[in-house]
Amino acid sequence: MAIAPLGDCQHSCSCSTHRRQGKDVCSAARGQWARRALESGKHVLCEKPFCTNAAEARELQSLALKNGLICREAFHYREHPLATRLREITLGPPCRNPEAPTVPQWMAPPAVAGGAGGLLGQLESIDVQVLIPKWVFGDANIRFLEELAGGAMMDAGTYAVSIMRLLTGSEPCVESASASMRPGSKVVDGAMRARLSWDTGIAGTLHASLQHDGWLPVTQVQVEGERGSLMCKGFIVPFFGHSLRVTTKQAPCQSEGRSVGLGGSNCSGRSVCLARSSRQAITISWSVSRRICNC
Ligand SMILES: NC(=O)C1=CN([C@@H]2O[C@H](COP(=O)(O)OP(=O)(O)OC[C@H]3O[C@@H](n4cnc5c(N)ncnc54)[C@H](OP(=O)(O)O)[C@@H]3O)[C@@H](O)[C@H]2O)C=CC1
Ligand SMILES: O=C1OC[C@@H](O)[C@H](O)[C@H]1O
Repeated sequence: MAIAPLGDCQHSCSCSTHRRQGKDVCSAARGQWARRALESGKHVLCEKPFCTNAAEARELQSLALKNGLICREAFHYREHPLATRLREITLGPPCRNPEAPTVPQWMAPPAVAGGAGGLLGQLESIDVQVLIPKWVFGDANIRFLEELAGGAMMDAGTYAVSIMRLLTGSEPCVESASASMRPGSKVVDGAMRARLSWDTGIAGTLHASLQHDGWLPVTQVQVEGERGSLMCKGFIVPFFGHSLRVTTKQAPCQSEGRSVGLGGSNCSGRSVCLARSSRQAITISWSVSRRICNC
């Protein structure tokens, strides 16, 4: 089954030879094109964030569920072996479904529920930073446009929330959030800090920024558990290099590193993932809230 080429959304929505639709348009337009594709009976694999707010996310995932389709928000880092390893460390091995043996690990629920089945034991905290230096996008960029639902939380912040969902396997609540606004704007955030909590007792912090003062991006996640901790740097683009340090009471300071050029990620990985899951109808059966949580 073919995936429609990028570019002509109108054509790919109406085209009868493509059952899925691939596209990248600005964030604010994604929801409307995803809706049209789903109404045309197409699976959707969409750049993150796949829509602009919670109500739209619920509406699109309800439509996808009703039509027996997948509407997947594409986070390429999840298809990299590093993400698989991180989730295994925090949640333990996944439940294997003998009828779908090749399902990507992050789609399968952990064998031990409640976040206590991994090397770290019961999870206690997760802290994520996704900081993009301000020289990268300058002052004028599509990411800062209010009419396109711009802001740091909608860009860098989506990775932070995504990896929190991935490594805890569940949805957090926002305890507090504080934005630093773009100059001259009352609604577009240049940076966001938030405190989160999970009903399993995990506490989290998030810091997302598009106006980081450093020269290099910071994309790191730190997880503490009752039996140890992990620190991973470079989780968004691990194929450019990353580091992973796991410390447990049994084995202090295990370092696992990866260098440049591992591959196995980005768009091809995302498409393969959609193809597999679509064939096996795994995520088609997910509830609306699980589809939104995406883990
Ligand atoms: N997953 C990943 O690794 C990455 C994801 N992204 C995502 O892709 C998005 C686009 O990023 P990037 O490629 O740098 O952006 P671009 O500046 O290249 O713009 C992308 C699209 O937005 C359209 N656009 C630009 N300005 C407007 C406007 N004022 N109103 C409506 N549409 C507009 C452009 O249309 P036209 O061609 O007609 O000008 C183009 O189709 C990001 O916001 C991010 O969400 C980006 C980089 C990496
Ligand atoms: O998706 C993205 O990934 C890399 C970031 O630098 C960028 O802001 C974002 O759009």
